[in-house]
Amino acid sequence: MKIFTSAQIRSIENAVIEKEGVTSIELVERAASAITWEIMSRWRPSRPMMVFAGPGNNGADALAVARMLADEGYTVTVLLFNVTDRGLSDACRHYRDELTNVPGVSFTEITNDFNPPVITRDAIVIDGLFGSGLKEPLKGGFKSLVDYINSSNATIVSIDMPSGMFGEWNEATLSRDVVHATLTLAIEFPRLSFFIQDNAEFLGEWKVLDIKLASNESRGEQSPYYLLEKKDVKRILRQRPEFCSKADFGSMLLVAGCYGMIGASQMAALGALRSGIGRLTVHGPRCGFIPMQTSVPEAMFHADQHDIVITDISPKHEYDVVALGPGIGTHDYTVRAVENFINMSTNPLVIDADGLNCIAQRPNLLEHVPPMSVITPHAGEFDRLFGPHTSHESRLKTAVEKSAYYSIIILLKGRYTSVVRPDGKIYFIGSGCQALATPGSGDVLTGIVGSFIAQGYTPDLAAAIGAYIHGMAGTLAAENDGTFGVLATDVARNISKAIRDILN
Ligand SMILES: NC(=O)C1=CN([C@@H]2O[C@H](COP(=O)(O)OP(=O)(O)OC[C@H]3O[C@@H](n4cnc5c(N)ncnc54)[C@H](OP(=O)(O)O)[C@@H]3O)[C@@H](O)[C@H]2O)[C@@H](O)CC1
Ligand SMILES: Nc1ncnc2c1ncn2[C@@H]1O[C@H](COP(=O)(O)OP(=O)(O)O)[C@@H](O)[C@H]1O
Ligand SMILES: [K+]
Repeated sequence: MKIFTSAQIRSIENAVIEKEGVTSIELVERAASAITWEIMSRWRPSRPMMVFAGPGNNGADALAVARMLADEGYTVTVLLFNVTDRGLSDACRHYRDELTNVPGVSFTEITNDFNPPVITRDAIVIDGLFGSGLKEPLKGGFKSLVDYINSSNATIVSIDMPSGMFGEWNEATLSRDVVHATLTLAIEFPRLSFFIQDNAEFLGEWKVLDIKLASNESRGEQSPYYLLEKKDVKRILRQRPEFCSKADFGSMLLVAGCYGMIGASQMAALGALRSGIGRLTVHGPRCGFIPMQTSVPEAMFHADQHDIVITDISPKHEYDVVALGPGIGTHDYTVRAVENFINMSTNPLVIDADGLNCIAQRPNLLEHVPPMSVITPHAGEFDRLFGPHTSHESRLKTAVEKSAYYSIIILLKGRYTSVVRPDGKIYFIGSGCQALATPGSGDVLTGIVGSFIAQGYTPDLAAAIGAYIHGMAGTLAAENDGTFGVLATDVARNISKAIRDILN
């Protein structure tokens, strides 16, 4: 699913109005009925509804919802804030006029002074102050109003977006003068800002409501941001032909492990094998030989000359891909081995974990990472490579810049993993869940991404579908075991099931 900017959504909306002859009142009506249904499916008419409406079409949505809820027997208090110079939008005025004598609605239009009403704990606050038309961070009376709403203990439902939040970048809103919703009901499209962790506290749970706007107009519109869905992964994954052999599914060298972290080699190896690699060789220190050969007998093991750390990475054969880093530590010998290996590499690599920490000790080394390599940092590893960041948003912006500069793919891990391509395209992956926050989970991902590159997928797609399948495997593991205590090996065990589900 493409993720559009607020400006693009506005132009899609205008195109629908102009070309398809739909009026803006009809669009508000569609949005409001979808929102009303969602509210009715969650809360009974015994819950008091308190509607805060702004002067634009976000306010119009809120007023239309107020009328619909009143028609369904809810008690509704409406406060319309008509305090800006421009006055009300046409749709907002239309719904205001309609509301003035609807039974069950207590309506107040504020044009000047405002005495805040008591918001009881059982109230459902409907936040329709501002949506995609917000021009600058809230200040003055609206800032106080938002603080007031946030300080109540009520349930807050934001229409389209929490008021005060922007659809894209929110660096300017770090002052937190934004409605903190319990539930955000986005109209037709999710926004870029929904996928950035800094905004999670504003959004609460979020859901996209379909109002059938994703018409021809949106299909033709280009966007650099994309939410990867199951159907996309299905389209990308190739079915295996009946007449096939392991030679068709590529070979991978996994450089992983050191004394005390051989488990990382095991997790990454399982990730690669469970996602269908044809042949896997693990290179690690000699101490890894027995545990690897016993716990993952499907993988070959190539021992370093050193007992406890990796000192030399010189592949003895051709491999379709080399994945480097899980559990290798940052011993001087290993840093030197990583440096020498990267300097002589020409094909795309997958670099994770301590592989990245080794690079962080030799910053110029990034210049020599082969183009289209995939690096898979979590926030901490990312900051070690590229310097400290104070927000997830700024980290994502740096990822876009560094991906272009070094011509590499940056898979930035998190609740929504972002796969950033050098051309600025970002795939967001949301298939995972809390169960994945477990040691070794990232190692499994490294194995999966390497395995898909070896199987012939381009590194950007291997990273994107790899992250999707990894997330889904974690979610499947959580279906059995809950979100506490899923092991990375459980995630690995569910990879083949995830792939089967996707292909079916
Ligand atoms: N997408 C769709 O298809 C559909 C979208 N729909 C809905 O429309 C919403 C977008 O509506 P919108 O464009 O009218 O903008 P909205 O958010 O109501 O705000 C504009 C008003 O706020 C004011 N204002 C701005 N910043 C301000 C500030 N800092 N402080 C104070 N005031 C400020 C601004 O005043 P101005 O600056 O122009 O003078 C103007 O009066 C969208 O979120 C969704 O809910 C559905 O109805 C139908 C289908
Ligand atoms: N709350 C969460 N929701 C979804 N995915 C998560 C969550 N927490 C962690 N993950 C995923 O789990 C993996 C953790 O990787 P990483 O931090 O490298 O773990 P480790 O270093 O232990 O292997 C990443 O793919 C990340 O996206
Ligand atoms: K809102």
